[in-house]
Amino acid sequence: MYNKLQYISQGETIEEQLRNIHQVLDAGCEWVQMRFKNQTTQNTLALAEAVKLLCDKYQVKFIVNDDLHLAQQIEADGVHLGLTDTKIDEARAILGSEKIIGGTANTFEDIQNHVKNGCDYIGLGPFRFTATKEKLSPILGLSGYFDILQKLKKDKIDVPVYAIGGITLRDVNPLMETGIHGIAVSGIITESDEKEKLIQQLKEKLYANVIV
Ligand SMILES: Cc1ncc(COP(=O)(O)OP(=O)(O)O)c(N)n1
Ligand SMILES: Cc1ncsc1CCOP(=O)(O)O
Ligand SMILES: [Mg+2]
Repeated sequence: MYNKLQYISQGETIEEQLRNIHQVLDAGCEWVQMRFKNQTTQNTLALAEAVKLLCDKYQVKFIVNDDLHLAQQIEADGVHLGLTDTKIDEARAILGSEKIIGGTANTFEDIQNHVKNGCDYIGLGPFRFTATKEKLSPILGLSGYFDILQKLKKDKIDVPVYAIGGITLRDVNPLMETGIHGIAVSGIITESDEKEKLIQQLKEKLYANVIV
C-alpha cells in the first residue's frame, strides 16, 4: 500500500529545497516528490542526486516531478507526470513495471485513461485554489471528489487517488470520506514551524480507519 501522505517539495534554490526536504524527513514524512521548476538541467540533476541520497538514508520513497529521464538516471522510485507531460504509456515503456508512475487528473475520464495506460496512482485536483502552482485546472471542491470517486467505484476502477491543491489539516477528514487514498501537500508542510506535529496530525487523520 502506498503511503497516504506525499510531500511535494518547494524552494527556489538547491539549498532551500534540501533544507525543506531534510526537515520534512526529520519530521516523519515517508514519501517525497521533488518539484523544482524552471531550473537548469545541471541544478535539477544536482538536487535530484542529493535528494536521492537523503531519501535512501531515511528509507523513504522518492519520486521526481515531470522528468522521467532524470528519474531513470538517478534511480528514483518513480516519476509524477501531468496532463501535458510525457504520456503515461510512453513512460511505462521506458521505466518498466517496477517503477512508480503517478499521473495528474482533473476528471473521471483522465483517470480512466491513466489507468488504461498503466498509471500506479492518481493526483486528482486541484481541491481548491493554491498559489503553489500556476495555470490550475478547474477547481473540484469536495463535491467534485465525491462525484469522481463515486464513478470510480461504480466502474470498479481501483487505483489510489491522492487529493491535491490547497489542502489543510481540516480538509483531511471530509476528503477521506469521499474515498480517496491519501493527500499530496506542499504549502502547509513547507510553511509550518511545527512540521513534526503537523505530519503526525495529518497521519492520524489519514490512517484513522486503517486496520493494521
Ligand atoms: C501528486 C501530484 N498530483 C498532481 C501534480 C501536478 O502535476 P502537473 O499537473 O504536471 O503540475 P506540476 O506539478 O508539474 O506543476 C503533482 N505534481 N503531484
Ligand atoms: C502541484 C500541484 N498540482 C495541483 S495543485 C498543486 C500544488 C499543491 O501544493 P499546495 O499543497 O501548496 O497547494
Ligand atoms: Mg508536471
